[in-house]
Amino acid sequence: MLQEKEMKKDELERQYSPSQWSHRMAADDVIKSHVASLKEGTERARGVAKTLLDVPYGEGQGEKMDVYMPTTGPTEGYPLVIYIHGGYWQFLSKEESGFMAVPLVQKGVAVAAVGYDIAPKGNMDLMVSQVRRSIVSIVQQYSHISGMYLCGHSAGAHLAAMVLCTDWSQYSVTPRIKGAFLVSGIYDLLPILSTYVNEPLKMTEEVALRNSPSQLVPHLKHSSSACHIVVAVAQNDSPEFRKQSEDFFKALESSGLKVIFEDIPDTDHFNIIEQFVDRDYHLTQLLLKLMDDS
Ligand SMILES: N[C@@H](CC(=O)c1ccccc1NC=O)C(=O)O
Repeated sequence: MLQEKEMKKDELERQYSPSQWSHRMAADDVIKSHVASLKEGTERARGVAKTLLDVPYGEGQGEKMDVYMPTTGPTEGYPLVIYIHGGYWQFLSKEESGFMAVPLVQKGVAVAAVGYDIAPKGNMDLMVSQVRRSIVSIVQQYSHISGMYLCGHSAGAHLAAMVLCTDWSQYSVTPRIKGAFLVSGIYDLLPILSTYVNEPLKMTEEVALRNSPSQLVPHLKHSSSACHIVVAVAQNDSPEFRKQSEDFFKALESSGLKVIFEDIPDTDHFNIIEQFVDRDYHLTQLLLKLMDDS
């Protein structure tokens, strides 16, 4: 019995180790390459765009965002994409999260890369509260934008989904998010409770439940019924990661939300987001199209 439980934990940990599923590189190499790629893209973005770095959205030291301004188009009435980085709520930061501004600022789109307090400094409730407050602050500071779009990767897709579930009556404004790209996300936190991912997070079952978008679909429907949602997953994400996206997509679709599922061929958990640095990438094009249409 104990052995069976141990086996199950091992398999769960493998399923929730994205680096072990890449067909491109060994596990350690794919993570190193991921961080290098995001950094390089962010440096490029800081070279091409006019930037507002470390803009506070709250009182906390980690409550800051980087804004990348469009290099063409009108000075008012441009769309803004808010990017929420991944890294299992314990790695990465806004410092390597500006890469998607490279193609977008050249198309007249602004990008805000939101920072939040990763574990062990931050816990799940705080991170969710921080990304929600960052959106409120953007609405207050950037009233001249034409529309707000969200994009999150991995743990950042989870946080973006939690933003869509927000009961804004508790806040000073009601943000209208026109579109959301949820890329290789986790929407049900229960399976990770018993894995290494939860070691720095220290979530209890109660915390995992109240922060699982899969449990909050009626809230999402109430707060974000007009939002165009894209649930994207990598062909070479693990079966568990793929199931997380498929199940969440189906739940959103069944509740009548405007949602599409994008299964991206020849990608893994890492390059599915890295490639947003390219103008011709399918998901970059889809994002630009969504901004044109909505
Ligand atoms: N143990 C995880 C590590 C991981 O997910 C990760 C590590 C560093 C930076 C980003 C990561 N994940 C997703 O963005 C893995 O196996 O991929």
